[in-house]
Amino acid sequence: MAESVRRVLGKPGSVDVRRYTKLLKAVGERETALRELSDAELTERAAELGNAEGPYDRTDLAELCAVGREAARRALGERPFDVQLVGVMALLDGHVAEMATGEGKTLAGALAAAGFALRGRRVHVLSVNDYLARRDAEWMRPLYDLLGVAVAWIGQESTREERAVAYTADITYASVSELGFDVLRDRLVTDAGDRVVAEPDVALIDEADSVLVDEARVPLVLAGAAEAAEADLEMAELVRRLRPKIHYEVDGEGRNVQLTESGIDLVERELGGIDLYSEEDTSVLPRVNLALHAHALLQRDVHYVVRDGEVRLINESRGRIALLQRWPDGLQAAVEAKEKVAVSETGEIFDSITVQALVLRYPTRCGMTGTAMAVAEQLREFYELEVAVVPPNKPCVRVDEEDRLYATPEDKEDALIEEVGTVHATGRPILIGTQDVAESERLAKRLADAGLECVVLNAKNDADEAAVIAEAGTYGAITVSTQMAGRGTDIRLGGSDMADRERVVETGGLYVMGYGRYPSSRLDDQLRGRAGRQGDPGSSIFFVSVEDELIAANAPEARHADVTAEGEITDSAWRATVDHAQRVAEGQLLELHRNTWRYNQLIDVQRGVVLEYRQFVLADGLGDRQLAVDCAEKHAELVEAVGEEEVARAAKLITLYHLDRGWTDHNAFLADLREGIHLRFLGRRNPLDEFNRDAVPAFTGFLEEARARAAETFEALEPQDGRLDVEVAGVKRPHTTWTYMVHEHPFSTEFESVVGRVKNVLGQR
Ligand SMILES: Nc1ncnc2c1ncn2[C@@H]1O[C@H](COP(=O)(O)OP(=O)(O)OP(=O)(O)O)[C@@H](O)[C@H]1O
Repeated sequence: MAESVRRVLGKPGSVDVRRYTKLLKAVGERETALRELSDAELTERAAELGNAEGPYDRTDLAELCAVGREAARRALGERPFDVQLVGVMALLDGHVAEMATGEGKTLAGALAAAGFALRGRRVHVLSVNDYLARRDAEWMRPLYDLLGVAVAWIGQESTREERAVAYTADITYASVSELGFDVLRDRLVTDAGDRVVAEPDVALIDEADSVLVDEARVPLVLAGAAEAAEADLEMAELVRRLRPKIHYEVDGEGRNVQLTESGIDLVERELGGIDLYSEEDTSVLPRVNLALHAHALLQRDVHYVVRDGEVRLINESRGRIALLQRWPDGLQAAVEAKEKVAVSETGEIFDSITVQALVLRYPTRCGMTGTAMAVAEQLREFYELEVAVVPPNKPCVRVDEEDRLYATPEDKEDALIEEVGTVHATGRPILIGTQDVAESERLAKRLADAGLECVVLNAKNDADEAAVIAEAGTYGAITVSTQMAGRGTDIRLGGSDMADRERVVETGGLYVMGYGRYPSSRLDDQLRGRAGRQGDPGSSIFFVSVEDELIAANAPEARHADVTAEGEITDSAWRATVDHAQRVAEGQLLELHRNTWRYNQLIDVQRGVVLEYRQFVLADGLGDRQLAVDCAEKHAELVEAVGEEEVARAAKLITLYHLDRGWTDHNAFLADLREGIHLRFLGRRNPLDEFNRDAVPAFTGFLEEARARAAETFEALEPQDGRLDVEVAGVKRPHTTWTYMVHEHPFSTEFESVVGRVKNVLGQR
């Protein structure tokens, strides 16, 4: 081990792990003595670590690792490797531990979580999905029991009561989205005791790069029901008649769509000769845009599926259906109209939080992932996190072959299928990673036509996917999957029981094939990492076409390369072009991340002001005190009639109502503002400055306004049977709420769509 540790020391940009490896000897020396202890004595030793406060000194750290190792050996039958303990120490120091796939991050994370918990810290272990949250919590439970710390998990189906209990545990496992939704719902309570999530303390983030970088910009949204949306069937019908490239153009990345001149003509004609851009009637253009977006950019089976008469979103990056998630109203209704299904309830957005803001609430953050170094700078810039590179337990012997590059997608696919046929004939298991669900299905069909039976992972639930991917290392298996499907699940050679391991090892181990490069090399590496775990043999290769979206959009010159009769591009210079295209895409994503974050920072400051005030109303009776001043006479009169307690209750509800109402409206205003910024962007001014210029004054007087409205409502209260009915006075809480995640909503507040539409406007002049 020492040798492998030495190999990575000093990797630029990473934390020096020598201070951890130096402790391993001391950890090892305690092992024999700890083996002599009874279980109860071991638990006692763990508890003693809680006698001190704050970070562990070196002696206690060695003790923690030794006790943790012994507990894991007894409770799970797995004795943590030295490198896992290095990971534990890095996590306890608040770093992101980079540990390759299959190195046992789950166990390392659990020991670190226990380490924090033993010192009285409350830990949230954040997973990428519910299935993993539950699996990992249950898997590690015997270990936590032996160490004397309480563990719990929550999932989409957990009730409010179950959540409240789960969050009181020392360590709570939850998916990032469920945690975010709970935080949002907590912001709306009218009783301090109804909140479920405890104060944020330690966040230990699994798949840290996915969560902190890929998903960072994703807003988690809490909305509430108002009335049913109108189905715009007229527009859905109209845009159905438009032809791509003639009536509308979609930009290279599929993020924006715009009508062409002839599209505008046709729409205007069909709507009885109106002027779409007339200043008098501005309501038609947004309707056309919404319908066109639903029609041209959102594809069935790629972005959503229609199941049981409902439109259900597919979480693109994970390739699975997201329950309870929907697009913001107009768009959801437009897709429902397109698919001719019943229109679901509409509502308004109460509040939202980005994954980044959610994580930044935690004073202590740490995480683990197989691919952190590639985003080390972003982790530092956005989260003040450093990466600690933990070497593998056994050196990785996987062979990463050079990309095979083709002129057209057809050539690429033919070559891939031929390669699958050849390799499959040797019995070697193959895993093919695709870009999305539709591509998986299409490829699977082509394979089947070629007599190659395969299993496809397609937007089923996470548990099913895990079961399927676990068998991907079986002799002769061909598995087709999106990049993320079944993540977190071990692919063991010879099947999940490893019965056939030797035979599969002889074939060369798992063969991972990428069907096109992903928008970041990190995602490529994650796919490659499916093979070659824990020193297993394996290899990886990507089949790329220069017409793949990534290359065509970012390095269009590659189209001019010379090709062989099979359509292959063998000149290695073009491979560099593929890398270049990927780097351009990575750069664009980073810029997007920065921009969204800049917008969100101001909104977060304003939100913080409202939430702080809300807390005073909720817990300290601020609303009642203010109303006693603002409406002195009425207040005295009501106290006389129904008593102080009842007046305080009503005052609190009224004040909270107007605060929440005001925030909902302000949110809507900010969203509109961001959408409208593009017009001013034409004047070549910085859109962010423009946004701030309006967003700041719009918030001025927010609290005073809420206070004045509360006074108005309060004045209207009438006692009835010794009670004050605030509903009669107009205080209506939402009767139902729902949550969703926003992925690249076109008319949203996303900067790219703002820029995209600036281009649209310019193009029409
Ligand atoms: N110290 C150990 N001794 C033996 N087996 C171990 C040890 N640590 C982990 N394992 C096993 O290694 C396998 C991989 O563990 P785990 O799933 O935690 O890896 P991972 O690093 O999280 O991988 P992924 O990147 O896929 O999430 C599991 O089957 C686990 O039981």
